[in-house]
Amino acid sequence: MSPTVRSSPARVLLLGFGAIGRHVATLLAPERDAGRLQLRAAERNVATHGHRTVPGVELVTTGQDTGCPTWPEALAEADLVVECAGVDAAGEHGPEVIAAGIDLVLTSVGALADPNLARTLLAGPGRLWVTNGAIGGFDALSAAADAGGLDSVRIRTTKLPTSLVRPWMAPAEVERLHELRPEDGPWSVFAGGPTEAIEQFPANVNVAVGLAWATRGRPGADVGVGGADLPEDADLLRRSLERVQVELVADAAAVRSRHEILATGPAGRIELGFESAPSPENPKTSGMTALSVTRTIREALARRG
Ligand SMILES: NC(=O)C1=CN([C@@H]2O[C@H](COP(=O)(O)OP(=O)(O)OC[C@H]3O[C@@H](n4cnc5c(N)ncnc54)[C@H](O)[C@@H]3O)[C@@H](O)[C@H]2O)C=CC1
Ligand SMILES: O=C([O-])CC(=O)C(=O)O
Repeated sequence: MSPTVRSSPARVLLLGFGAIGRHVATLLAPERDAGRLQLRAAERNVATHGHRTVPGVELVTTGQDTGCPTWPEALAEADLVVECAGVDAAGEHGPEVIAAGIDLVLTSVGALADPNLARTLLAGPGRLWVTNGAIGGFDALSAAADAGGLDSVRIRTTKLPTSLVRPWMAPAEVERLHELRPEDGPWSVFAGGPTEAIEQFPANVNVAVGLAWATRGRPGADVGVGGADLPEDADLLRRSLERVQVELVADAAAVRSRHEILATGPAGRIELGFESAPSPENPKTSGMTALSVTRTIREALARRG
């Protein structure tokens, strides 16, 4: 049988057009210029977002704007949706994408820490694509976890102190984060599990939930081994979230965000470190994330044929 040649461009809809969304739009220029991909991007308030457009990308509203396509209209015409708007937006719009039978690339992987939402997003008929985001090495970590070879999985994320300020913090904590100097050294602001971590720092520790996803352990699932007895992904993830330990550190000397992973067990000892260049659009976000998301988009589109 001859391979299918797709004549019409793939219609990709970004949910969120901030630092990651705009970087992804730039990275997809080869496909866009070749007429193989059409890109739309949804924002809540297109009117105020207008000055941050990217040529060739049509803006869509999830809010009340007039004079541009609405989210339901754009969703009805999309082949692939790419969430890069935040954990709340993933929860608000992700389920309708999956329920419509459209594949969804998830950047705010922290959304999967909510067990009900995880179950909904994994239920189909649309397929969920979980991006690696700012970290990786998941081939080795998943291989070890699939074989039951990991007892302990840890991640330590280090960021500039001001990027960790959150509205719920006491004034003294906010002040300390603002006043931390490089010579003060690192200050641990959180230690615990990914679920609690993402509740408190939804824009900083998606990587921790991504690590739990990668190490959930699914022996033989991809090749059909295990049959009906194989636990579902959502159950495996719930257990994996209990195993991963997270530390979030503020360090005024950390010019680049740093993620250090240590996984140990019968499979051995895996130590990984990531220090990404900052996003060209937002220095608080690792530039690596948009690179990973772009790769996931290309993989999802290639699977469509
Ligand atoms: N998996 C990973 O390694 C990483 C994941 N992330 C996730 O990606 C998200 C986006 O990151 P950035 O682009 O740096 O943030 P950003 O704040 O620059 O951009 C987010 C954009 O989404 C828009 N938005 C929010 N809710 C929306 C809604 N309901 N409808 C339409 N638009 C909406 C905002 O207006 C904003 O323009 C983060 O909040 C985080 O959850 C970020 C970094 C790494
Ligand atoms: O961009 C990064 O370094 C990682 C990040 O914020 C997240 O995982 O939420």
